[in-house]
Amino acid sequence: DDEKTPLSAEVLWKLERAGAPVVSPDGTMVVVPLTTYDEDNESETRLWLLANDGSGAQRPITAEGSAASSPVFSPSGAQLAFISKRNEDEAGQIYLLPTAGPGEASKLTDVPTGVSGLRWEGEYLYFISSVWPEHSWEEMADRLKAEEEDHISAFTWSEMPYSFFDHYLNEDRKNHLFRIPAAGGDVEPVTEPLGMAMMPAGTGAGDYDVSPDGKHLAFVTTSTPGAVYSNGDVFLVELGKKKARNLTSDNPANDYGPMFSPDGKQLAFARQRIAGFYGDQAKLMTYSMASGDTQMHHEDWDYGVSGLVWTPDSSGFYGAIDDKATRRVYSISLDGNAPSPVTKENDYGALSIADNGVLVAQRQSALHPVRIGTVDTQSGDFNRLDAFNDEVMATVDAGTYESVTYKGHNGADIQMWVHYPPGFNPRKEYPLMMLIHGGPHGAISDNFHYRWNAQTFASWGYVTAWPNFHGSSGFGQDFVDAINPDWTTKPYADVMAAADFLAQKKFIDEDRMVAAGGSYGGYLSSIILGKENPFKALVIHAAVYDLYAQMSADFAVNMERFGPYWENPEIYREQSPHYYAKNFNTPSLVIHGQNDLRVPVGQGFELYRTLQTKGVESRLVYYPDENHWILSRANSLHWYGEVRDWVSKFAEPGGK
Ligand SMILES: CSCC[C@H](NC(C)=O)C(=O)N[C@@H](C)C(=O)N[C@@H](CO)C(=O)O
Repeated sequence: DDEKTPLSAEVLWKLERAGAPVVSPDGTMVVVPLTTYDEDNESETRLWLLANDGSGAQRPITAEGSAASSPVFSPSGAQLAFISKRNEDEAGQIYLLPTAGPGEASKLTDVPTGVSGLRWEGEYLYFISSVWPEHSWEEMADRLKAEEEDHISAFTWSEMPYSFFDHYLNEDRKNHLFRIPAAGGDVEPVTEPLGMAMMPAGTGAGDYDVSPDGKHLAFVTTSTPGAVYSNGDVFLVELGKKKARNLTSDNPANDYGPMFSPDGKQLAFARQRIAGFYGDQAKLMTYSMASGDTQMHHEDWDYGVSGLVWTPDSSGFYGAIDDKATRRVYSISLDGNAPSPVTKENDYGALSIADNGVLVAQRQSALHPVRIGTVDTQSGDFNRLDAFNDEVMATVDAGTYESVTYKGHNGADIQMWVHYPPGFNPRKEYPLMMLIHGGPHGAISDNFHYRWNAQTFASWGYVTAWPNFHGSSGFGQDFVDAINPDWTTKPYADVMAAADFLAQKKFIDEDRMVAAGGSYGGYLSSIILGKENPFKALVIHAAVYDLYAQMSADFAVNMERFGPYWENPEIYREQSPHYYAKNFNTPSLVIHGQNDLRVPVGQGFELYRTLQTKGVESRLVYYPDENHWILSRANSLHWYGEVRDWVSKFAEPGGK
């Protein structure tokens, strides 16, 4: 279509990104945070109200220029609470807004350390704040000011953890739960009197729940505070009492996501069973509040539970389940019947359910960003409520894509997404851009990726391929765990087989094949660099290059499960890309961000220096202000530009 332009990095940054929707208790209103980006590298999130009454009405309900997040409805639906930092606020505070019509938001809290993890339970708003225990709010405000003025930037630690993904943690501060009456009043500490903090990092509203009668609190925290390896457990306490009980002390791996049933009789949570293995498929558990019995459900169902919401009658759940390269809504009952899929194609997530059973979700595909709508739980039909991005997407010729299956390592079936450029002509030969996903225990699903947008790469004039190699999630527990502790053999074989499979297609030019991957995908790209490969060039982003060094980094690869290098050095030696440097000869673009604490930046520099030492054509792109992911608009546009220039240099784009 002449009038349309292909998907591009510039278009990606024009799109508005819809967050997790929240449906009102009566199912008639949906509130969704919507983030927009401008050309000055600034972003803004406002809350939008979508009507679920067939009218298609939608409007922003928070002010322009004031970021807003974490919306929660009051139990009656008459009010909405959210977190915002506006006017004189030094940190995010709770604001309240009537839902009946236009009105001014009023501020509820003045917590110097800020609020997060908001929930509205009965008369109270509960929130998390990272505080200095046993200090008054005034003392904390003074301390924050003193820290700002003393010009000392040092952190000190005597225990773990010291960092979380892209920032360092202040060991003196702890995450605690508080509550405040929604009608106004004093903030009350909830977890401090228990002498227990919540998880030291990454904790949020999904890590606690209050029973419908307001009497009990269930929350997740580590049962090994200060330790290198944490074991998240679910604790239960009667509010007002001083001692919480660990409900999951018998399990050495993580238990998380506590959720009381609407009738208050059961507490559900998710359980992994293998300590130190984040890819372990989580099982659904319930704890009976009456008998104290804990039960595992659907033990033989070869899927992990995620994104659960209770049905209003407390008989079961809907969940957003990783299912063979799509994320589908499933109905999961507690009556012994097997879970059943509700939706068909595309990815669903961020489920929210009303008291009358109206189910709201995000839906996205590889060709369109997140949309918000209701899911018919009988037919699986999606009724869209928003019109976000329609104008922009109407100008885009998005190309096509399909799911294919090929034979990988040892003849196993491997699923792969293949994208074709707009105007693809199968009688021409195209270059191939092989994409290698991270994790490794994740999957490339039917969703709209902003950082690695396969259709954007395709639109440059490449056929792109995303194989879900051994280790990917959603294909069963055995498949996910098939690459442990040997991270190399099967995924390498699967990627080579994918290249081979596509090279045999008439529309692929096998002399124009490149590969690119980030994180674990960067690790596997570095492995490919040291082995025989058909690629003319590689893009190696946030790569693990020296597995020994990575073993002691933030994501201490396999250490907890398979033992450290001083006990089992052979596991790591065989699989470290740096041991194969002798063979490096494929031109490589190395990319790394300074604030990447998941795969520390030294790994990228070491790889680049080695390539230069060996005289292999290479280029290093270093972002001093980015983390494991390139998140700002300007840097992301730069990233796409660098990647495009590099792959174009070695594999000319377009059909010939
Ligand atoms: C091998 S060290 C850590 C790798 C990291 N794994 C985890 C559990 O954090 C990883 O691969 N993360 C991916 C989710 C990731 O960052 N993927 C890249 C590329 O697919 C991304 O940009 O999302």
